[in-house]
Amino acid sequence: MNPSKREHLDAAELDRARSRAVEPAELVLDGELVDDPPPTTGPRSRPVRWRVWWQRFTDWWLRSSRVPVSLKNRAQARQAAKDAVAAAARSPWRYLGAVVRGVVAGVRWWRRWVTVADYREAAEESEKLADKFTEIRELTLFRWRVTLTVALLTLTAGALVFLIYGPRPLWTTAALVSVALAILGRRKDGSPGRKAVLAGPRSLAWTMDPQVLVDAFRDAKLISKDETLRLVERAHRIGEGWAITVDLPATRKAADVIKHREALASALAVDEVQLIAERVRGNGGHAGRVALWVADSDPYATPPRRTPLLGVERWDAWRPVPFGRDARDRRVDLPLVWTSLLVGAIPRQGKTFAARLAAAGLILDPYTRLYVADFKAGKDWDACARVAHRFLSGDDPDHVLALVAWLAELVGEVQGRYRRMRTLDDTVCPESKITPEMSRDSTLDMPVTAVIVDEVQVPLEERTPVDVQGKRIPAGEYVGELLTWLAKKGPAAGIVLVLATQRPDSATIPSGLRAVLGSRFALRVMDWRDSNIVLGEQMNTRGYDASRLLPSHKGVGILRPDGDTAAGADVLAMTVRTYYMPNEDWRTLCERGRALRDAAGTLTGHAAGQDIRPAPEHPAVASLGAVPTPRERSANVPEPLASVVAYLGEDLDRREFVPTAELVDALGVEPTAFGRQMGELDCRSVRDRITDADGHIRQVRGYFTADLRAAIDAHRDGRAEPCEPPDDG
Ligand SMILES: Nc1ncnc2c1ncn2[C@@H]1O[C@H](COP(=O)(O)OP(=O)(O)OP(=O)(O)O)[C@@H](O)[C@H]1O
Repeated sequence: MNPSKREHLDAAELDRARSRAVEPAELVLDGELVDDPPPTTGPRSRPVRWRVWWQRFTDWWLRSSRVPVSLKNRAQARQAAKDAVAAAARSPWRYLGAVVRGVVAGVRWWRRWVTVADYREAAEESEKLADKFTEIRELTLFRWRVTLTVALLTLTAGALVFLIYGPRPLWTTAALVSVALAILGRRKDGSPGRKAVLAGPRSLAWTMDPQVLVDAFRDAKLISKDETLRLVERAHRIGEGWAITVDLPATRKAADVIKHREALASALAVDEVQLIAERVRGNGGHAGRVALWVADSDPYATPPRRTPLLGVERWDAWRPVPFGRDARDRRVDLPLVWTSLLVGAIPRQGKTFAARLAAAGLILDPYTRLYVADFKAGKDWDACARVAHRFLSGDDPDHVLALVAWLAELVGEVQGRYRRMRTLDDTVCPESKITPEMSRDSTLDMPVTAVIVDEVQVPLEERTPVDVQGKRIPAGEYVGELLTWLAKKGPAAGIVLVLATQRPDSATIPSGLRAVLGSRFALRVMDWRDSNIVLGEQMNTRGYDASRLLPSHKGVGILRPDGDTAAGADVLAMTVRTYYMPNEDWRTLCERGRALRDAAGTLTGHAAGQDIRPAPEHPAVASLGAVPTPRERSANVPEPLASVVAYLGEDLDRREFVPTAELVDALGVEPTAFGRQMGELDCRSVRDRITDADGHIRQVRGYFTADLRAAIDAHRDGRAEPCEPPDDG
């Protein structure tokens, strides 16, 4: 250590010793009130003012709509310069084209004039052609004479000028005439006869001439003939395609452009997979602003990409999982925790691959527990048996019963989690939802638990009867109820459902189940109805129809995510090509997941070699007595109370009060009879105050759910007085 540094340290030691000898006092703030305004003049304030002024100017420059976009950033400027050079290089051809069009237009005009076409048409329309024939013929001959005279005079004058002054004045005249013809032949809105009947290829012409884009919008009937577009951002290159942003006329909506994307693609002469139309939302956008991107070629014709998860050692299940890429090659990640996923497609389109991608992110998180049921019974899922807490592969009734037992076990688990969450401190569990910290805390035992069922239609269609609360019902029906319950209640408790099906029809997947699955991914399906079943009602009318995807585009589907994606929370759905994850990559990831679990000490159940074959009586199902699924709740309960239970579902526990008007509306019953029948079942309506959607407090008649629950329990347990049959007499 050098001497000066030592001296410095000694002095510091001394100071510290002194300060230890002194009684610590409270913090004293030393200062004075300053009343004077800060100096506004003087040499130091000048650069500050200049900087403020410059900042304002740059802000204005970047925001102003008067400053061309090409002067706002370098990439745009470069693009504009390239456009200018291209335009300059093309200008001689464009001029020549305009002159030729001008000649054609001139000749057409002269022919109509010389044949007195307008007069002739008028006479034809009024059926007086015979009367006017002589007149028209005379006029035609006269105009021919005028034409010949003018032609002769022009030739004579030209020859004289040539003899007296040489060729120069003739060239000058020809140049002037060509300018006049070019003006006559310039492309102008709505000018009939100036467009070539067979316009050449339309594709990409719009990138040079926005008028072509306007025409395409008109042809696709997205704007009318007398409306036009406003260019927000001129065409520029993004990735392997051209992007352009336009504002529609005030009466038009961007959502309609998305809806009629196919018509626009046709008008632009590109395949619809090449055209991406998106609304520009948020601060820089509005309901009439559309961003278009047109790929140079089929964006899905290139070889697929491998999943980026191969390059990571581990993943956090709470982070959206890398799922695929859109046509513009933007990465699309899929959030999974707190939601669930339904994948639907006809066979061999990439369903299993898509479900495995979602699972891969969860496998690489050692704190995630996996239940994997492979009813495809192939080898696609085998590798994950080494990480899964529960695993089965097969399509026999036994396998379905095993799934029933798992689901019942999970229902009990979810209930237990909610019970335990209620007792936890607010700092650990701020809401009735698990948090990342809770999911990793082994003492709480609430890991993120993924339930992955491939070919879920197999268990849903199983007819083997199972005993539920003394009733025998088909196993498939019960699986549907349990999955619906888990999809509703499970996400907040850390349960993630991933269901894949090759039969996305309404008869197979109960509508109640579909309604509660948050994220949907539809690969190619047979028709728009199946597409809507996976993606949601009316999605085809909003421009999302998975039956239009091409068979050759394996792994390409429409994703309707639940929650934010990189494309933004406002994006309703998008076309995505999933990452390609062949078996060998899948096995690598599963092995990595096993090693991570080994190290973290979280290898359990099937993967840890524990015997998990469900008992034949699947006692877990019996323990469902505490699980009030609507079916169990309404057992032995007479109508209309049973319908009320079915309608309210979870709300029976969540809400305090239900207005009579709502029940009458939902059940479609006659109000007086409904009130009387409910009264007979010991459910009397009362008046209570409710806050309506507008925030107004109103007094309405209705039922306390506590009263409904008490009546339901009494009827279910047979404690209720049998009701008198209604008196018909
Ligand atoms: N993202 C992708 N890119 C390219 N090819 C893919 C992609 N995803 C899947 N495929 C191809 O599609 C084929 C079918 O995939 P997968 O087995 O997932 O289909 P499936 O819909 O589950 O079929 P099935 O209904 O018969 O179970 C795979 O063999 C694979 O080669």
